[in-house]
Amino acid sequence: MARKRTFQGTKRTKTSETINNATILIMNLEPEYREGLDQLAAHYKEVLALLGEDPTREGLEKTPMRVAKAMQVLTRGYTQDARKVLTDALFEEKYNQMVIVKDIDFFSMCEHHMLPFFGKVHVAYIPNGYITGLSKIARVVDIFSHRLQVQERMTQQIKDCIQDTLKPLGVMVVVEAKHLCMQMRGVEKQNSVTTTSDFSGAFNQAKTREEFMNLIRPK
Ligand SMILES: Nc1nc2c(ncn2[C@@H]2O[C@H](COP(=O)(O)OP(=O)(O)OP(=O)(O)O)[C@@H](O)[C@H]2O)c(=O)[nH]1
Ligand SMILES: [Zn+2]
Repeated sequence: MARKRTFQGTKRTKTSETINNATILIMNLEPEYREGLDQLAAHYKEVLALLGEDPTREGLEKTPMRVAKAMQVLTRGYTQDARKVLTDALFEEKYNQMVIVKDIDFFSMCEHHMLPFFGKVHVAYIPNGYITGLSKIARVVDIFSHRLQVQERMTQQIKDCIQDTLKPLGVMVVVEAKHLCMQMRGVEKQNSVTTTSDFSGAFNQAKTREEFMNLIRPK
């Protein structure tokens, strides 16, 4: 039976249990899953068999559904609107110096191998009458990284989203990442880090980019 639930984040339902006269509130942190979950699990069951495993053995019995749920979480960005996250949290403010949110951790999956790539995103923007909540920048990173990606496109999408909604004097995004498809398989290089960047407006000036790069450089 298909589950008609859309993934919007974590579903918090409260139940309570009494142990030694103390009532303990239990938060169920099970996320809500999207349509297609059961079909996805059925396909993963076939994948297990094709890989030479016995999907009916005890340890693997629940694995297809676990993987299906994990994959829906890792691709939840398809159902989330990054632009709305920012437009819902615009605050009028005269501040027009650089705002930097650095070291935003992210995990994504490369669209070629569906293996993780992960690292940090650094974002800077120069407001033009409006600022946004700092957490919203991290939420935008979260939404674009929870899709099948290439690092270059993810970098550009984060930049475009901030540019189109906040309309700042400029925005710059730098992404540093390690790709498991280069570490675990293929060329098997363990220490290479890929850096991508994209910028607009005031960041076309080398000295503005330099100021940002100096501020995000590890001390
Ligand atoms: N530009 C870019 N390339 C990526 C990214 N993630 C993975 N790749 C690369 O995508 C390429 C896919 O190349 P193919 O030759 O089609 O695939 P492949 O035979 O599995 O390549 P190898 O990884 O070299 O074994 C590889 O070079 C990967 O390193 C990314 O985010 N950006
Ligand atoms: Zn890859």
